Amino acid sequence: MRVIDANANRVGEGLRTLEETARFILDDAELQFHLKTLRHDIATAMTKVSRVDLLSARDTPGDVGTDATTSSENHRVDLGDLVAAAAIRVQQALRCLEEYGKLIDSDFASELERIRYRAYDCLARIELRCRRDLKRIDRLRNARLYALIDAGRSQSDLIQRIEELSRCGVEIIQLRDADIDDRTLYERACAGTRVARDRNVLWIINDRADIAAAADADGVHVGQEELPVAAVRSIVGPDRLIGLSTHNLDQVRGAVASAADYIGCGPTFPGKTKSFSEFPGCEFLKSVTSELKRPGTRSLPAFAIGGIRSDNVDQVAAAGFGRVAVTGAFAIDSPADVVADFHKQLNRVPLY
Ligand SMILES: Cc1ncc(COP(=O)(O)OP(=O)(O)O)c(N)n1
Ligand SMILES: Cc1ncsc1CCOP(=O)(O)O
Ligand SMILES: [Mg+2]
Repeated sequence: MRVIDANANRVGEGLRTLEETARFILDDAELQFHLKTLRHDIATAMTKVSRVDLLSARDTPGDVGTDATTSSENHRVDLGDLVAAAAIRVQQALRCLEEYGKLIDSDFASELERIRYRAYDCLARIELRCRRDLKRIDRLRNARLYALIDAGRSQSDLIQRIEELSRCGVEIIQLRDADIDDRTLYERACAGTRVARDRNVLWIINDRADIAAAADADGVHVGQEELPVAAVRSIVGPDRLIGLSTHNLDQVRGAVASAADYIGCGPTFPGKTKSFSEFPGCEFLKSVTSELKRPGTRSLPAFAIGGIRSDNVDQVAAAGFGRVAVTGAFAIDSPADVVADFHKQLNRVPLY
């Protein structure tokens, strides 16, 4: 009974900790609902064990384990660590309840086993969410493939596109659409945030720091004629990513000195998505590579952009770029084929 009592408390406390994370930090009503349902189902299962017996068996002053706190139990480095500790506690407590429950009532043990399996999925989801939220910069640094997409004909159209691209291996997706009203853009941005998070792809909003912040996107991309990076930072906060377009070395140096997290470099080749009168091209990419490799320069992930396709990406890789941002390439061939072609060339270039 003491084991059952301790582990029933442990699982309830752990789940409550996770619920608060889903509710107040992640603002995720669905995840909070799942965690709450688990907690209630455990409470219902616990009615098979007499509460009076449990409370009578409780002997906190006589518990030889209350002093056995390790120093790591009093220290959490970040939210991901905190959530992982709570999730592990929940999982272990459920197993203890199930095993010791077998000595009391086999139906109780079976019910706990079912709950434990349901919990696995939910616990993995919340832990991954928290680890991801804290590691945007790491995910950005490891990304090679960045797709720019419009808002689609409908919300479900947009969601399907994000799912397809992420399934094929695209790591960053930007919502770039100047042809829709703000309300629709905001709604599509919010829908994108949800699905991108689920699919572990970074979700960036073009031009609009306000919408990126309001829709809780991973970041915003701005050009040289839009809000300066410092002003964007004041809107989107310290954790969201900021990308800045660059077309010459002065602008690259400006980006290095700014609070930007990555740069887009181009246009490299002519394409159908946007027309330009000048193309800095691969010569510019080469000079960016040298600039960013200069000792003492802040390392800034750089994505080549503009008309990049399967049949010219080798020139981008030869200029020292292992990262590309594209629109048109994904409209021509199947995304899976494009990703495979791009990877073949880009993987030759080590990421910095
Ligand atoms: C990754 C990336 N690089 C460059 C751009 C171009 O931004 P900008 O120069 O502001 O032009 P518009 O996209 O706003 O037309 C980009 N969007 N993304
Ligand atoms: C937005 C933008 N900025 C520079 S090139 C470009 C368009 C990228 O699309 P594509 O890959 O089809 O040239
Ligand atoms: Mg812009």
